[in-house]
Amino acid sequence: MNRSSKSSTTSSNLLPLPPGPWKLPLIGSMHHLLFPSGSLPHIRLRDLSQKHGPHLMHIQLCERSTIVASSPEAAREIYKTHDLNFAQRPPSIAGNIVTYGCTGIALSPYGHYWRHIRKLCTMELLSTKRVRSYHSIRQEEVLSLMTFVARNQGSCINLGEKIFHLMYAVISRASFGERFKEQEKVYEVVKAIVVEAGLLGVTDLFPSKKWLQVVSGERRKYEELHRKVDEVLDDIINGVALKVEEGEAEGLLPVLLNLKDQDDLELPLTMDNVKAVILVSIYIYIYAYISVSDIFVGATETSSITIEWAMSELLRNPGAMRRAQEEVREAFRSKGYIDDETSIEKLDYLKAVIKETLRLHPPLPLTAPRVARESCHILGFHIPKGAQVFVNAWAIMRDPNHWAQPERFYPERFLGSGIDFTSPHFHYKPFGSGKRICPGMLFALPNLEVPLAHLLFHFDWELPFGTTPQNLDMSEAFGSSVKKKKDLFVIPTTYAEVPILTTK
Ligand code: HEM
Repeated sequence: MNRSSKSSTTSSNLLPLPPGPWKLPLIGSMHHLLFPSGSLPHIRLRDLSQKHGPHLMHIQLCERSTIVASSPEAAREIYKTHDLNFAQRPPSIAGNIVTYGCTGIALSPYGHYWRHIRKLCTMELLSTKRVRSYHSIRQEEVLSLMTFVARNQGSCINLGEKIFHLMYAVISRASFGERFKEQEKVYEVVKAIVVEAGLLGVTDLFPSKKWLQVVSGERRKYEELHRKVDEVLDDIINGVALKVEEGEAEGLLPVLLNLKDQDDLELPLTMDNVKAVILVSIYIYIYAYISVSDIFVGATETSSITIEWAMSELLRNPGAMRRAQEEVREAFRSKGYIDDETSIEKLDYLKAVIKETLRLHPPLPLTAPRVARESCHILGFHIPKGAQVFVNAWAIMRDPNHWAQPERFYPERFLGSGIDFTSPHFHYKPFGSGKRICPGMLFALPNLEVPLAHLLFHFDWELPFGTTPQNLDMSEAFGSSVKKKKDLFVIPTTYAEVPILTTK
């Protein structure tokens, strides 16, 4: 047994590795993550870091040398000082097989191709201009949800599930130009990705043992999953291709299909590239799907989960609920309804509620892993080439050295603070930072703000019988994302009539 809780110096470098927990042969420090069982990885890593390396910790996960950054100082080094060196994602067998050789944005290696598709998606789906252009889609879908809620006032409804359907519609229409009819097929494949590819495979923990891919059955499992994903994407593409020919399609996919046929592109796109890129949209379903299922490749959570957490926190904190409702009701009282996203953007308290929700419940608590492309030195430690790096955003955003009463839901802390998602405050980075910062941020924010504003404007909310603000279950489900373990059930009462939907 190698009891190396102190920093160890590598032979090739004078600086030591960051300190970390003791190791066993073969599995390294993996057992520290597995026990006590049921402990969530971001919480376990925070506890281990507090003991071994409050800024940087080295933890050997089987063959994978892993660095965990748990302070704003360490996050700054990774996201800013050494951004280029950490602009890479670690390889994963599931990602490689399921996502067409890692040719989507999230898993694609840093380089020319990644820059190209990221720029393309940013321009065609995720830019401010594009996001604004989805206003009418969002308005229609949000009103449709409000109509459902109004019809069910006085009854207990599963809010998270309803918001998931809303997100599905908005994202599907923005990406494919229409709501993909066979929702069930998408759900099925998303569920398969989430469940089958969600866990870190044994093969990923022992990358040098290629034979494990076959012996463990993981290769076959992922190939089967890839086949299913490919079928669904073919169905979606065939449906949209017809509209593209007729010149009446809008959205990211039609743009990509048009680009695919152009020979003069700097970087020609193949059909597999198009599919890998469009999988981004499927990932968004995954973000949304998490409420009812499990995780995908250490990713994430969704707009719908964030709204569910926000509503849960507001219900537990009646003062904050009142203030948020008063603000939105005051802003739209004269009209009697909300039709203007620009005015929503001016609701400071609502924005603070969302920031505070993402502080306490970041969808990706460990953010998405990075890899050191070259060895480097950080805060007096040696970071070896190839080490995977996690920034424990969850731990940093609850660090009492940087936040007063960190466990308290207190949106007021953001008012006038100047702390924003992209401001240079490395103790608040729910969307990551640097070259690989979440490109979906501009898209995600109105998808959070607009439904939340409507829910607060039109309805008063109560918890079902037997549930009180004090005993509302806020526990998190197991996985590398922070999702609510139990769905939020609520009883709405209409405060302001929902306008009748005129278009559909
Ligand atoms: C509340 C909503 C969301 C949160 C909190 C969130 C958070 C994150 C975080 C922390 C990362 C890793 C960033 C890093 O490594 O520094 C990430 C990456 C990413 N996110 Fe999001 N995300 C959200 C919604 C979305 C949406 C709606 C999209 C839709 C396109 C999206 C697409 C992506 C992609 C493609 C990446 C990988 C980027 C790359 O590797 O270049 N995200 N997200």
